[in-house]
Parts: sequence; C-alpha cells; structure tokens
Amino acid sequence: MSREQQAVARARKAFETGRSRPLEYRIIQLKNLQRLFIEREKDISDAIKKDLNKSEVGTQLFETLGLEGEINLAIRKLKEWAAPRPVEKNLLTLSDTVYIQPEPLGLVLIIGAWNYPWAVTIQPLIGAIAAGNAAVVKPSEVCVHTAKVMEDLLPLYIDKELYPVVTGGVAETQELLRQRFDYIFYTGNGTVGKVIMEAAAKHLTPVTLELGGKSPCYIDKNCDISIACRRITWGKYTNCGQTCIAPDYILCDPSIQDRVIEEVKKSIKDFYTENPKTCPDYGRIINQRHFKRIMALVGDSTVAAGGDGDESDCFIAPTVLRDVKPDAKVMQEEIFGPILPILPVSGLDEAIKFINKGEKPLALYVFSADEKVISRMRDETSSGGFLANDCLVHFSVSSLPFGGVGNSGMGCYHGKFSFDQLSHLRGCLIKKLKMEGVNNMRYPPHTPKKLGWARFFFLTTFDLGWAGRMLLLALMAVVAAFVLQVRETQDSDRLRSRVKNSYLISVDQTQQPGCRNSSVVIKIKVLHMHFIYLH
Ligand SMILES: NC(=O)c1ccc[n+]([C@@H]2O[C@H](COP(=O)([O-])OP(=O)(O)OC[C@H]3O[C@@H](n4cnc5c(N)ncnc54)[C@H](O)[C@@H]3O)[C@@H](O)[C@H]2O)c1
Ligand SMILES: CCCCCCCC=O
Repeated sequence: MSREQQAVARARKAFETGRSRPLEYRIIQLKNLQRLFIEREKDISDAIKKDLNKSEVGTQLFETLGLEGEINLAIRKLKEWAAPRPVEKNLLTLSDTVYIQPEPLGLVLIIGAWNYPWAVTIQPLIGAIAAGNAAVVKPSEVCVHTAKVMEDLLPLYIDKELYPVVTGGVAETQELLRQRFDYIFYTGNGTVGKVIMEAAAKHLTPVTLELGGKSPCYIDKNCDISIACRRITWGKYTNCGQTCIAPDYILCDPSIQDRVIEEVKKSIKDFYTENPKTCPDYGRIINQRHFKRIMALVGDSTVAAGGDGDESDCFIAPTVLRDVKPDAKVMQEEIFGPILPILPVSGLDEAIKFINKGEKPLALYVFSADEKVISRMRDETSSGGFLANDCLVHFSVSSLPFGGVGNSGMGCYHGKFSFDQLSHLRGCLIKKLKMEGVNNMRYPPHTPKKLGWARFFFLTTFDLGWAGRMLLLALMAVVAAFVLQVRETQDSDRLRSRVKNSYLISVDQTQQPGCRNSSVVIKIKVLHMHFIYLH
C-alpha cells in the first residue's frame, strides 16, 4: 500500500469508530488546533517568511487571526449548527415531526494552495472537524517550508488518525485522488480544478472548488479617488499580489487615469517606502517559475510605475500599467502578482459590458459615491463576491459565504457555510403509526375526489405570523371542545356508521398588498374522512 493509501485507510477506519461524531470530541479537537496557533506562532511565521517573505505581524493578520476567529465561532456555535433544524410543515405533515438533521459526510480530502497556505488549508479543516468528519490534509508542495511545518505540527495537536497530513506534489495528489473520499475540497487554479473534478466523478464524490480568475475593479469618476486608490493599493500589493481576490485590473474613465496612477503611487510609497525591496511588509513571488511568468505579462504594455524585478530574490516591484488594451498579455490570464493594469473605459455601461464578456470572477469591486452606480454594477454582473468601496475584507466576514461562481469555482465556505458544506443536510420526517385515515387520499383506488382532497392538503399554505397563530390556537381549542361535546352526547356507533365525517381546519390567509398576515380566515370543513387533529 502506498503512503497515501495508508493514510486514507487509517482515516477511514478512524471515522468508522465514530469518535469524530460527538460534539465534545469535535470541540476538543478545535481547541487543540487553537492551541497550535498560540503555541507555535513562531514556527508558523518563520516558515512562511522563508516561503513568501511574509512578516510575523503580516502572517497573523492575514493567516492565523482569521483561523482563530473561525475556530472560536465554531466552538461557540457548534451545538446550534449541529442541532436538528425544524422546518415548515404543510397540512399533510402538521402532526409529524419534520426537521433537517446535519450529519457528517465521512472522509474529506482537503487540497490546499500555497499563497495563504494556512488560511486556505486549515479553514476547510475547521469546517470538516466541526461537521464531525475525518479529513486528509494535503498542503501545497509549492510552499515548501510551510508544508513541512504543517506536517510536523498538526499531528502533535489533533487526532493524527482522523486528520492525517499527506505531503507531496502532483504524483502524491493524484494518488490521493484515486482513493475514494466522501468530499473533496480543493483550492487552487482552474486547470487543476478540472483534474480534481474528473477524479471525483469516478467515485461520484461531491466537490468544492475554490478557484481564482481576474477580479475587476471599477473606479467611478464620482468618488474620493485618493481613498479608493489607497484601498485598492492595499488589496493589490498585499502578499505581492498573490491573493485569489486581489483586484486584478482597474477600469476607469480616461479623464481620471492620471490621478489614479498618482494616488496608487503615493499609497505604494506610504505602505512600502521608497524602496519596497527592503520593506519588511512587502512580500516575494513564491518561486522563479512564477517570477518569469509574471514578468512576461508586462511586455506589451506601458509601465507607469515600477516594472523592475530581481529574479535571484523573486522580487517584483509594485507595478502599474497604463492605457492597457483588452488584448494585452496581462489581460489574458489571472495576474497573481504585483502588476496593476489600468484599462480606460467610457463609463459604467462599458465597464459592465467588458466585465460580462469575461468569465465570472471570484470578486468584483466598485468604487463610487453614487449608490445607483453600485446597484447597477451589482445587478448587471455576476461574481463570487461583490464589494463596494473596499477590497479583500469580505474574506474575513464569517457570516458571508465565500466562494466562486462559474469559472471562479463552486461551493462556498466560512463560518456556518463551512459546517453546512461539509455536512449532509438530512431531511427527516417522523410520523406516528396513527391517523391512518388521512392517508386514504394517496392509496389506490385513485379517484378524482381523492385527488381533489390531495390537492387541497398538498397545496394549501399558510403563513400566519404570531397573531395568526394565537388566533388559530384559540379557534382550535374551541373546535376541540365542540368535537368532544359532540362525541360525548352522541352514540359512538351511530357516529361511526352514519356520519363518517370528520373535521378539518384549513387556514387561508387573505393578503392585501404590502400587508402580511392581514386577515386570517378559518374554515371548518366536513370531510368524508377521519378526524384530523391539528397540533
Ligand atoms: N478561491 C480561493 O479561495 C483561492 C485561494 C487561494 C488561491 N486560489 C487560486 O489558486 C491559484 C493559485 O494556486 P495554484 O493552483 O498555483 O496552487 P498550487 O500549485 O499549490 O496547487 C494547488 C494544489 O493542487 C495540487 N496540484 C497541482 N497540480 C496538480 C495536478 N496536476 N493534479 C493534482 N493535483 C495537483 C497541488 O499539489 C496543490 O496542493 C490562483 O488561481 C488563485 O486565485 C483560490
Ligand atoms: C483579509 C484578506 C485575506 C485574504 C485571503 C485570501 C485567500 C485567497 O487567496
């Protein structure tokens, strides 16, 4: 058996013991993971410094702080997330117990990317643990030092059989993909995303694909350009542009292009000094392959700032390109580096048209003081996430689903979305072995009359609100009292043989425009069926 097969078999066996299921066990694992980030902060930041030249503070700010927040949230909310979720009932299920019960999926494969190696690998793991799964963790081999630290540290803190770390490159990942998983959570580029999906299809394994793409950024003339450019500069050059949701390019009116360039240059200087190469907060390109790829993108465009690099140090200066044409090299792929092209457009209409010609991006940014511009951009485009007047920060909002659409991916996570994504939401209906008469309308022989009743039971909806529910309860009490009285005063045999009737309460809601629960009409119908209790 290969190393990968062994890890998968051990994790599967550990899952089958059932120990990942109790909420107490999940919480212990999450707390242990939390301890790792507190106790091993130095090991984590030393490795990431070597991989991407991230500073110690930068590592906490962009990697581990968010993870600590997600762990805290999961610990605090787990009982609520894992509890049965009651759902609305119709007339047919009124006396049943109907709910959604989240259950673990089983064994999850998490394949991480290198650019925020802790954030994008451990965040899905938090969801997997919280949801009661086992998970094989495959960090990206591209961030060499971090992958090693992850492999060394995780087994010291969390159950190493349930959550093994498997390191390696393409061959090892493909060997993992040949195994059977109950879910695959992949973060990385779209080309490999297709490989993942193909492998998953062989076992009918569902997938989340957290991909990337070219995230556009439109600057409206009507906005504070100085503030807009400060936020865009932060969003673009953080981690040297190697951020899945970095604004990839700017669209703006030609009349503000010079101003935008000046303000971006000013912010670069404010953030990274006159000499970004020696600034501890300015990162490096992950390796020379990516260095060469990014430098080659600049070729056919006009450099307005930066443009220089040092291959031996994987340094590329914060770069701005002006008057970029849609067919320029830099516009043909996700940049994933510190190059910011500016494409002049005649206004909002052209910007929307341009964006809609491309693939659906992971993020879409608009800067404007005009709410109509923001709304139009939101309503006339599609993207994984949408931000007005800022960049990147939606990633840190646990109550928002994070994920792509179309070419930028499928599925989403963060906070409760991670829990739900890595759970099976099992629909449960618990009936009592009573009131068999109600079922007559669905049993053969099928007749138009039965169909009529089935239509009534199946299609009648009610949305009473608080006041309506109180009124209904009161009326039910009156009806129940009436029925009991009838029962007491009538001979029960006579009732069974002659009347064969029962009572059904149906509730109609007459809605008036703009007014919910405006009036509630209670009808009492006599059915040629059995009495139906309403609870
Ligand atoms: N949506 C998100 O949350 C998110 C986050 C980070 C990065 N990204 C995207 O990821 C991309 C950058 O990451 P990357 O793809 O360079 O990362 P990468 O090279 O680290 O690859 C990601 C993972 O895929 C595996 N892999 C690579 N080639 C493979 C193959 N042929 N078969 C099987 N497995 C293979 C690697 O081992 C690695 O674990 C960018 O497009 C970026 O936008 C997206
Ligand atoms: C607050 C910004 C964090 C950005 C993390 C992005 C992960 C994808 O590359």
